[in-house]
Amino acid sequence: MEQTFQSAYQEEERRLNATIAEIDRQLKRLRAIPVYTGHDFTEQVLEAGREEKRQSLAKSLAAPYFGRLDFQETNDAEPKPLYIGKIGVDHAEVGDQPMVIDWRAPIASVFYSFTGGDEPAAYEAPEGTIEGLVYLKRNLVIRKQILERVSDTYDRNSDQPAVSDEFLVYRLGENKDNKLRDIVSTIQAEQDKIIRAARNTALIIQGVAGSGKTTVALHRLAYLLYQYKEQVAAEKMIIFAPNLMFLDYISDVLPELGVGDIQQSTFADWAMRLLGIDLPLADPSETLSYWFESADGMPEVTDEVPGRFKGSIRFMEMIRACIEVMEDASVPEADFMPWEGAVLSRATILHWFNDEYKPYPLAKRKERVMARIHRWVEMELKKSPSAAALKERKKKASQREKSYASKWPKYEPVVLYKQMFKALKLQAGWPEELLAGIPDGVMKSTQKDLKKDVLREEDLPALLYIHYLLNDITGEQRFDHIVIDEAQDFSPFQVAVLDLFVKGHSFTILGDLSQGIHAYRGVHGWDEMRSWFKPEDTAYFALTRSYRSTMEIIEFANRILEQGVNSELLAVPVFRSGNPVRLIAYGSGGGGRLNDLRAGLQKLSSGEYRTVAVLTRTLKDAKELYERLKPDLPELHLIDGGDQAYEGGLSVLPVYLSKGLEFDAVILADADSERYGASSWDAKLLYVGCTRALHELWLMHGGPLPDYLQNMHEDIAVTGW
Ligand SMILES: Nc1ncnc2c1ncn2[C@@H]1O[C@H](COP(=O)(O)OP(=O)(O)OP(=O)(O)O)[C@@H](O)[C@H]1O
Repeated sequence: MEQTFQSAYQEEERRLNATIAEIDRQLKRLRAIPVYTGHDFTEQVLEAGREEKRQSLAKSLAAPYFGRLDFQETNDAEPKPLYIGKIGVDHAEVGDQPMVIDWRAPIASVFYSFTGGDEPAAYEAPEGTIEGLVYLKRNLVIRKQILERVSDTYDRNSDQPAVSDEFLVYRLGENKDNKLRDIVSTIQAEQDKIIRAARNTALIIQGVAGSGKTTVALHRLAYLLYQYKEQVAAEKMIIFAPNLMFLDYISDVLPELGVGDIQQSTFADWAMRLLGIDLPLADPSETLSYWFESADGMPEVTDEVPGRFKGSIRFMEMIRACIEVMEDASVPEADFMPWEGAVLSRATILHWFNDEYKPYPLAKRKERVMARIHRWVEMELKKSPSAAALKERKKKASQREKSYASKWPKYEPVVLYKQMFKALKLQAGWPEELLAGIPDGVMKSTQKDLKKDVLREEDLPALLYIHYLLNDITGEQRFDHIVIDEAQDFSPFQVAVLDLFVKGHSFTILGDLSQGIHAYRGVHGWDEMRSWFKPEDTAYFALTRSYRSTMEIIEFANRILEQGVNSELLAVPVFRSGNPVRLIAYGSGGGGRLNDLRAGLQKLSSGEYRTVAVLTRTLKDAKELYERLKPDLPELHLIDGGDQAYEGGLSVLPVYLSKGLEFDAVILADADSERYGASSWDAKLLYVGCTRALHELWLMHGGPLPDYLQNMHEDIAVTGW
């Protein structure tokens, strides 16, 4: 029979109190054991285990679990209630089933994957597939040991047993602060599949805006660390994200999930560290303003523009071919003669280089051969007839060794790269004909940069690849897993290079083609990346449900995709309704542009919303608005792409810097057809901007709106304040 809410609450409160009392007992017992500080290794290991347990119990104490699943395995007589928490807690009695099951444990997957129906649910345990019936799926909100909410998402004994979104909608309705949060209590089945996918696979995930890509990737890392404890280590996992502010924005999720030490970096910072290059990269704002701010709209993007060409597998193959030819031409043409009469034949040197030191990477092989030559010289010197001859020969040999070494190619990535673009004189053996495939424009602009020692982010995959070909990398240097967020802005070459730095193609690659506003360097379709991997090493998932925004905002954004981008990757909203989107012409509030924007910001931030942003078309616009609004809105922040943390509150920033972030309310400033033209790229920018809003979206404009924003149904959008 269906339980009344009252009795369910009381039952859960009793169970919570008993759990807290038991955790408290275990914690007290552990704290009573004196901390071991001696040198005995076994004792040290035991102490480390106890300390880990103390910390996890202390963490569990405030909110031991968030969910309950009543599950009856096929051969059991009745369902067992299982409580699921962020951290598992064992019973004091060995052999009993855990008091709290870790959300990452196999059986907990049923809590997430069960989507209703009479069919048995199943999960994969080490002993095989286990089937059973779900009787109850219950969400519990516990804060500081107080049970605040009991919400049944599924109850087989109710009149209408169907999985409901009520608890999810409640969670999504909450206002956000300046950090992304974990979603362990409401992970959806489609997300759970990705989180629990096998480790040695390059997962490529196309997810609409707000579908939880970033969040899912972070939960996947926590899952991999739990499931493959023996094979993966946190410090050997890395997340690549677009900028430092974004990394700060996501920085709370992993600690909340009890995971620390995972590396987080932008691709450029990581690459520069690895290459040991100290020069600053060219300021990306120059590239950005070329593409985003040119007066006639975005220049045409072809495969021959520098970002696309230098990110292509075509370029990667060209580099490999060059290095292979260089390898064959490494050993200088002539015999080595340290002094007249002493000859080390080229054939011997070739034998050392091509056979004896073959297993070493190229740069190392050159080093080994030169060291061997030096040893040969020392042996020869011993045969000198007199002290004077010895002195004379030593001097000559030293000079000739130097001169001989200089005839070898220089195995340094930046030198070889400069030679590729003819910014340095080509050395002997350079396969110049292979360079004919570099488009003229790319050759000219890169040569100009390199002559001035200017490197750009788009040069980094090539430099890393050359570094790899010259030096190889050891297993130790390889990552256990790589996450690439906002992967639509990555190039195939970047992914291919990263594949050399990770074990077993273990990737989580997430992005949204509809948000591909950096099309001049990013991929235009996922096949460009997928085709790098063998079919059996890769898997593709699509996330279509969007959790961030209200239905009105999503339907509005979908309209932009359909009519402005011509995309079919539409988002499916969760049934969460809010205010219609507002289309507000400047002046209709009684003031001009500035007054209306100021009034809008004040209005939106005066209620419950904690994060409100004004998004502009360009950085210049954002700076201008910031200067003019700041006197009346001292709490306003300007986000300009520098190394700042995201503070929450009121912000003004260009759309392209808002990617990945979200705000309770968004005002899109100057949303008129003059600022956002008819091109699909302009529409993508608007799509990104609109999908940053959780609860409220206003578009303010001076002139007419772009066509794809007009004639919205009034359930979705209304005009005026
Ligand atoms: N299962 C879920 N339960 C509750 N909230 C969720 C769930 N999935 C996603 N969210 C919320 O939806 C919002 C969007 O998530 P996230 O930023 O990870 O999406 P995204 O796909 O990376 O978005 P975008 O591509 O637009 O940057 C976040 O506030 C996140 O907490």
